[in-house]
Amino acid sequence: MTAASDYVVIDRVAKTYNPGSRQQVDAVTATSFSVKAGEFVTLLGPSGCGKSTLLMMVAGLDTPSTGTINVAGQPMAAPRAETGIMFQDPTLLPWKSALENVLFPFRAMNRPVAPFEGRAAQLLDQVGLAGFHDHKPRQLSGGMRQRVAICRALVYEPDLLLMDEPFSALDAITRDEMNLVLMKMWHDHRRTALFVTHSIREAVFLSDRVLVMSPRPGRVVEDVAIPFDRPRTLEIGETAEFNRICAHLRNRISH
Ligand SMILES: Nc1ncnc2c1ncn2[C@@H]1O[C@H](COP(=O)(O)OP(=O)(O)OP(=O)(O)O)[C@@H](O)[C@H]1O
Repeated sequence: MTAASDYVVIDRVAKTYNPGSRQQVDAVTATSFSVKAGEFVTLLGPSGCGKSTLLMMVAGLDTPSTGTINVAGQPMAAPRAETGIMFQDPTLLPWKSALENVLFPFRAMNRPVAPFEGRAAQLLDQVGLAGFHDHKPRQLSGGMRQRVAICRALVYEPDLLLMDEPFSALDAITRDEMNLVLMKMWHDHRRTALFVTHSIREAVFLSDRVLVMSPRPGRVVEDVAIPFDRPRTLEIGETAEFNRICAHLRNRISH
């Protein structure tokens, strides 16, 4: 039974790669969870437990071996234009400016770009890149490139934002900054979000709920509500409550 406001519903989904061959890998074992409209939910678990596999299936870029995925009330059959995706590598086009990179999804969908230039420019301003619209990726730092990727994921106003460890290649200070930028953008634009990370502190800082996965074959073994009010500041990371939740999650992952 799922609630009416459940936006993403994963129902007994399992994934086996190369079934029946010597390379068979049981990546995800039957697991169920849901994400409500407007919620920020993180999948947290050890390396190789199937987090990316689950995210790719929600994106429609991979298919479950068994079980079903529903997004916005529809069974997931193919990638949706309404889903925005961010990966660890921002994969910007090196010969295009920051603004042109943000607008690239419209070109990829053969849609006119001009009506969206204002929105793309506004997004770049919102993430602190006001003076950098015409810069090429090589003229931007790693954190700035991920800011461009956030704008690109948001430019066509997706209803669902999927993020696979988008900040794991960044240094700790830039990563904190990016968490703040992402929180602000998510707060301003309120998309349903599913995020994947190894970082316990990042998961707790960003999320409404953290879903803890078991080692491979992965499944969700605990659903932890994160009680902090929004907007959040980095200072919550110094509170006893924050550290108590992190300790609980660390303990849960290692057992
Ligand atoms: N296309 C594929 N073909 C075969 N095996 C795969 C494929 N994709 C993933 N796997 C395997 O499935 C398992 C889960 O991988 P997945 O990338 O989903 O884990 P993860 O939790 O995201 O890992 P990490 O945190 O290290 O990125 C791994 O053992 C991986 O080798």
